[in-house]
Amino acid sequence: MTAGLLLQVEGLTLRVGDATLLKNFDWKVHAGEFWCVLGKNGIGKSTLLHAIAGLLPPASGRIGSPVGEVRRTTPQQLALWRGLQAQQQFDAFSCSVLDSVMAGLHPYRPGWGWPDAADRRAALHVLERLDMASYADADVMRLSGGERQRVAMATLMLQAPQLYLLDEPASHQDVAAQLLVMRTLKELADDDHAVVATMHDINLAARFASHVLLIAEGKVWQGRAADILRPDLLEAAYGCRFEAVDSAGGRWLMPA
Ligand SMILES: Nc1ncnc2c1ncn2[C@@H]1O[C@H](COP(=O)(O)OP(=O)(O)OP(=O)(O)O)[C@@H](O)[C@H]1O
Repeated sequence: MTAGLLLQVEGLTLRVGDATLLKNFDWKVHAGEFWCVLGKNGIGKSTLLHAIAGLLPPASGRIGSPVGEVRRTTPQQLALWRGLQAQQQFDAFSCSVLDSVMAGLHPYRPGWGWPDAADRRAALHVLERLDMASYADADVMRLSGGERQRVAMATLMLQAPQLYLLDEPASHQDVAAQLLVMRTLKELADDDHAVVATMHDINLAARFASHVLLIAEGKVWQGRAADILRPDLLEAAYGCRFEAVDSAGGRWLMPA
């Protein structure tokens, strides 16, 4: 793969049960890009993220990373290349927020061992970036949905993969926290990583994403955000009318 290319998808077809979700799909993601993946419920956004992460074998096609084809890559190589923040977090037992975040360091540790002061500092630093440092000693099982989601993002940031995959990272966030999450994701992309996030908020995508992948039934549009976030394409993907409203703060895309 050429320098800066962090993901190369070729001829990808995904099937779950009897349904074919993507057919013969090609896609390239480079360092520095922030992709938002949009499309209606059940169209296959999470399934695509899981396939790229190596958790779902494709029906056909190839998913390439800088360390080789995903299905031939070891779990540790995969963990250094990509990290996935799932749509929901499940906690089976009590654990402090700080310990939960330090799980992100696992790919860098040869075996089991106790975290040291530098690990704790690094974990606190990512929590600070997401305005969650004051929760470091809290029990993950007692967090609100939005707080737990930001702890999951902090864990992913400590893992520091080249390619960040996030399934609806702003879904449980209040409006101010949405901006914090999106700004932080943009900073990660600007810092030479690549970010791929599924979203339902088209206007957050318009404001922060450099690129958009818009998935519709039997069709996919991809490219620079401003080229894809057009009322006609959104109407084709979501099946409802859209109006573009220009304001001093930029262009808003409103379902009409
Ligand atoms: N294990 C499975 N077996 C059968 N069907 C599945 C399985 N997992 C997912 N599906 C179906 O695949 C389709 C795509 O699901 P996916 O979760 O990828 O959609 P999505 O675009 O992320 O949706 P949402 O916006 O609602 O999160 C859905 O119709 C879902 O019901």
